[in-house]
Amino acid sequence: MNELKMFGMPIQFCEESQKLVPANDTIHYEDYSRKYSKGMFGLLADAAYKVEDNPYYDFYKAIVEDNTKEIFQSTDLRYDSTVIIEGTAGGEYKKTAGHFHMPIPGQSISYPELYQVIKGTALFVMQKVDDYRKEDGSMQVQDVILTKVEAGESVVIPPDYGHCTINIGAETMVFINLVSCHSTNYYDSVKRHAGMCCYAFRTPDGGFRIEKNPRYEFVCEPRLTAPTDSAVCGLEKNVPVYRSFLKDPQKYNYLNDPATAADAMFSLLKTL
Ligand SMILES: O=P(O)(O)OC[C@H]1O[C@](O)(CO)[C@@H](O)[C@@H]1O
Repeated sequence: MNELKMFGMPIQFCEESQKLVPANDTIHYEDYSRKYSKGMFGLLADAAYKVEDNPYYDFYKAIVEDNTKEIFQSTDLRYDSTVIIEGTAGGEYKKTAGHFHMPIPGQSISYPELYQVIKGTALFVMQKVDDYRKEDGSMQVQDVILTKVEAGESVVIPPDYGHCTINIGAETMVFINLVSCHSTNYYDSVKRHAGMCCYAFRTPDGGFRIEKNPRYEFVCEPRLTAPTDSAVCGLEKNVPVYRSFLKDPQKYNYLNDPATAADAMFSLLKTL
């Protein structure tokens, strides 16, 4: 068992089962599910990939300790974790399905989302398109950001950016997210385009190579950004987001009311 220090609560990772194991019975989650390659058909670069039972990722929804439940309820935020199993399918690194967030009721923008990598190495793909609910024709990519994130580092997905997370390391990767309980996901357009606008393939030396998804129309090139600390967004390298949140829950109000931190969120996304 490996202690996951960045989790912020006593949770271990079991290499054998590839599962999260709470160290005591005060820790609970609302739901658990595992996705296999079959559930990723139609989202992979290799449309001919037919293995159905390659494990992709586990999702643990709304993880709380008994004594933090009320804080989460009073802030309308949720703390989840995703575990992406190491490996590839058709040479493409394993990833989450990818989605956009629906607009906040009464506003024209959607909820942002904060992620922190707990173990391993992730590549976050964030894409802004002309119309993410387009039902015909290609979505036009107006901005696409690729951010490599190591354990202890964090990123914020800004409002209106579709996103997915890719495990580009040689080990199973664990990350957490903090997100508004009111945020709902929209998948249809990503499915219609066979995934997000960029795929990441493993190279012979264990690195990664990006390929643009030809189903999208690009008016920009993918750009790279690096994770950055932010006092406004509550990001501090090697400090568990969970601990920072418990210390000052109000700081994360921007996840429900993004206009209050728009400048800070976008200043994190400076091209390298
Ligand atoms: O719904 P998808 O695209 O499979 O992705 C799952 C991801 O979405 C979240 O559930 C929350 O937005 C993440 O925790 C998780 O990584």
